[in-house]
Amino acid sequence: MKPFPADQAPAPVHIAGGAVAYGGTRVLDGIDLSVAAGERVAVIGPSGAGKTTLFRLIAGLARPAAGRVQTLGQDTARLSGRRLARLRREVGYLHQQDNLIPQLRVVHNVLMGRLGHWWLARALLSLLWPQELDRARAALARVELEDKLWALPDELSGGQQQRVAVARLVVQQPRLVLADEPVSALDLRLGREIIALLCDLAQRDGVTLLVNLHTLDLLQGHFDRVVALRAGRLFWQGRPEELSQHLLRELYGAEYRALHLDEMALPA
Ligand SMILES: Nc1ncnc2c1ncn2[C@@H]1O[C@H](COP(=O)(O)OP(=O)(O)OP(=O)(O)O)[C@@H](O)[C@H]1O
Repeated sequence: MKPFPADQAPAPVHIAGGAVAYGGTRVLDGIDLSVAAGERVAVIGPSGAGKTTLFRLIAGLARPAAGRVQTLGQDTARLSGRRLARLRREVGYLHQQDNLIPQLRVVHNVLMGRLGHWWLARALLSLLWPQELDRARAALARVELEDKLWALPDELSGGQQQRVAVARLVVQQPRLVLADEPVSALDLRLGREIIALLCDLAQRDGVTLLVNLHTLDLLQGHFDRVVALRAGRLFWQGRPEELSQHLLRELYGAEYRALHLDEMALPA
């Protein structure tokens, strides 16, 4: 891997020849990818292309079968114990749904983002007397849900639940956020809202953001770069406005029509 110049901070994500294998089969291979600090990147591609696996590789949840992966300057293959825990604290992960613990009120779910910053005793105490309540309130205000502090997740809509999960990211203060299909369970309007919220937070707080997106209508206007995966390989990368119908047809193959990608207003 090329060393970084001494006066330059390492890229938050730097993968050289990265591969991941399950049961001897490589589901990601030959991935070369660098993401700059503060960059907002959308990862697209057909089902099974390896998008989630790429996020797991970056988060240190999947070990590279080949190549090297540096996340926030750390070589993930060499991390264990405390250093791995520190990396996990600095990487925020947002899933498609079920981000919240149903038995815990919104305030506790939001404060889960502080767990990596607290000693165990304080974390346990917080379940009885929420610690750093003002921080939780401020984060909920940023997602316009300050009135839901004491609600249970079941009392919220799907979109509101995702906003609470974003508030948890706000209190976590990660340097890198990996959002894996964060809007796939939502309708287009709510999806747009969550993507705008994530990108706005990333921009204001200088956080690097990678979003795995199925809804390509949400690409324009939010992301600096699109990275396209197909069959475990990096197929294409460029700016959102460089996408074309031809490219999407090649990328998605049989899924192209099923996903109504032919209806997107893009150059041929
Ligand atoms: N734990 C696992 N064990 C074995 N194979 C796996 C495992 N996780 C993923 N795979 C396989 O790896 C490939 C990539 O999966 P991945 O979930 O990364 O794709 P994806 O692009 O995120 O797909 P989708 O858009 O459908 O979520 C798929 O062929 C999948 O079946």
